[in-house]
Amino acid sequence: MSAFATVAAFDAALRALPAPDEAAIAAAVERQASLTKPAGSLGRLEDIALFLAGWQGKARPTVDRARVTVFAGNHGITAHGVSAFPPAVTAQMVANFEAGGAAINALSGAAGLELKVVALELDRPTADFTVAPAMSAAECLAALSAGAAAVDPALDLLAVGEMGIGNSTAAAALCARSFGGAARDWVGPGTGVDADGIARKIAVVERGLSFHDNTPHTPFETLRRLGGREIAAMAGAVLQARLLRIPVVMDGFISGAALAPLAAACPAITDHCIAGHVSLEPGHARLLDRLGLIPLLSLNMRLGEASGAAIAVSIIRAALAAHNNMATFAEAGVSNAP
Ligand SMILES: Cc1cc2ncn([C@H]3O[C@H](COP(=O)(O)O)[C@@H](O)[C@H]3O)c2cc1C
Ligand SMILES: O=C(O)c1cccnc1
Repeated sequence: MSAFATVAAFDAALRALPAPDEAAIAAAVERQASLTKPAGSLGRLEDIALFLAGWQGKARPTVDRARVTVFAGNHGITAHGVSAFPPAVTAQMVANFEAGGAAINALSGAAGLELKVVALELDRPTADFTVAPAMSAAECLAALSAGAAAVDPALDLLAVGEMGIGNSTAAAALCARSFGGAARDWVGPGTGVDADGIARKIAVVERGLSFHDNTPHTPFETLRRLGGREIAAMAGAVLQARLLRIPVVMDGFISGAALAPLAAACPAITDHCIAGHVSLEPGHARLLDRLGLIPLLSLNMRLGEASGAAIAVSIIRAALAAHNNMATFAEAGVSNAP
């Protein structure tokens, strides 16, 4: 049984987003107040501990069963010369992930994360969205469900990312349709196209937006018309994690864009999400603002693969180490502020 077998099931999930556990947050706030430090002195590390307490439903949250999942897919719009690299690189990089040689292998290892790679029909690129919907309804539901199926209910944290040559163009189109603005506001260099490449990307996004404009601007229709399999899978994984109250760490521009169509209709979809970093892709900062997310890190990265999300997990581990392992004023015999 796939999680999102019908559009109605997907829409119903979006309308039934669970809230965090307020009692667990209150207990975590109480613990924070008792720890041997001036109140608030650990800044966002304190916020992270409370955030995880709420979604995990425990005053002392954990990151023992954390996983990074990278979804991969191919894009028909690569025929328009929108990437600096050929589409064959998607499958080649999946092989590299499996062989352990990619940046995400090194970075997930450094962050103590299990890595799972989900390749979605790489030999069947999506359709060219300037002349057709990228995916049929069945294809989009299959990708959403593959994302949901990749979420192990036993996880205490999920980091998501992607690999898909051409997907920064699809991401720009999703953002423009979901949040408005011109194509040029959302298009950037991706893998590093030159000025002519940027102009081609803008033209492709503009043609896609106008071709699909006169169709329902629902989360599902936007995802299937302008998205990609790996993008829909990220959306399905984040939605499924929410239903399971598993907190999620997002990566860069493309992972964020996967949530844009959902957030345009249901802004609360990002409540269980942490933005791991802000990437150099120019649309990402604007997108995070629209998603209501403040990035944890800003490292001038522009890779994807969940690389920024993986690094952010080390900060999250530090936040929980402080929250769970520090002594209280009473335990340490330290005088609290009167
Ligand atoms: C070797 C290599 C490894 C990557 N890992 C992530 N991406 C990133 O680049 C792609 C998006 O950029 P564009 O839209 O310009 O194609 C995605 O696959 C993204 O994950 C990579 C790209 C390359 C070439
Ligand atoms: O922001 C990202 O994640 C990104 C930027 C450029 C290329 N690939 C991914």
